[in-house]
Amino acid sequence: MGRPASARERLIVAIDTADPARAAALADSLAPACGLLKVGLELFDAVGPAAPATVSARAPVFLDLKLHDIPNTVAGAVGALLPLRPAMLTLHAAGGAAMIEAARHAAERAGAARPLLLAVTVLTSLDAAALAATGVSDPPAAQVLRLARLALSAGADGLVCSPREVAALRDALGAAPALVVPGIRPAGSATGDQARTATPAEAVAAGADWIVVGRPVTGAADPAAAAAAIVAGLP
Ligand SMILES: O=c1ccn([C@@H]2O[C@H](COP(=O)(O)O)[C@@H](O)[C@H]2O)c(=O)[nH]1
Repeated sequence: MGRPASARERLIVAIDTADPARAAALADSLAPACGLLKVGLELFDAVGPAAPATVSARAPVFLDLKLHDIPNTVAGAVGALLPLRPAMLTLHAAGGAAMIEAARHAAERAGAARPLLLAVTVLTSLDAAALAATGVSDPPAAQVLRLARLALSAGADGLVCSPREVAALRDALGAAPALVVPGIRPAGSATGDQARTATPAEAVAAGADWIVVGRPVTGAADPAAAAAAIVAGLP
């Protein structure tokens, strides 16, 4: 899929719920206010392939399943997901180059309709201390860049990173990789479990192609109005 052509198209709303009726209601109200709707592990595990099918009737689907397994298994999973026609699909960069190459090879079977393959670098919920506890003593920014180079060399179309790394990735990698950025918090909204955050406007000004927002929209009294307010504030 091409890069967003408007502020509205930059917004991806994460529909994180295990309740299919709530997912359908959110999709109905939010589809006109954003570019894509994100189906993640919570909804997919609860509802299965019906989840992206329900949502894709309303908007293009970002299927955020963060695949991470041996290359043969991930290639099989990508092949099994292609009939759902996601516009974007995630896998963990930490799965390694062979896993990403296998995923890309499998995705190409969809031809021009293949999803953008996005490599998740360092989860936005990890701060430096939490990353160090996994055995990575470099700061998050260094690990993000290392994984970004590996993933792009192996065939990923883009990256999932926090807004804190966007400017450095653009400096190092240029305009080519698609940068999809969660960890977005409008001023005054609760951070929750996110550690590396910035506002929607800061993320886009730094070079994000798409921003991913979940709870600040879906937890609002009027989710469509919350989404519209975010879009209105983008540069
Ligand atoms: O590093 C990552 C990768 C994915 N996510 C996903 O984005 C949304 C964020 O939701 P909020 O409610 O706005 O925190 C969620 O679906 C995550 O699974 C991420 O946050 N960080």
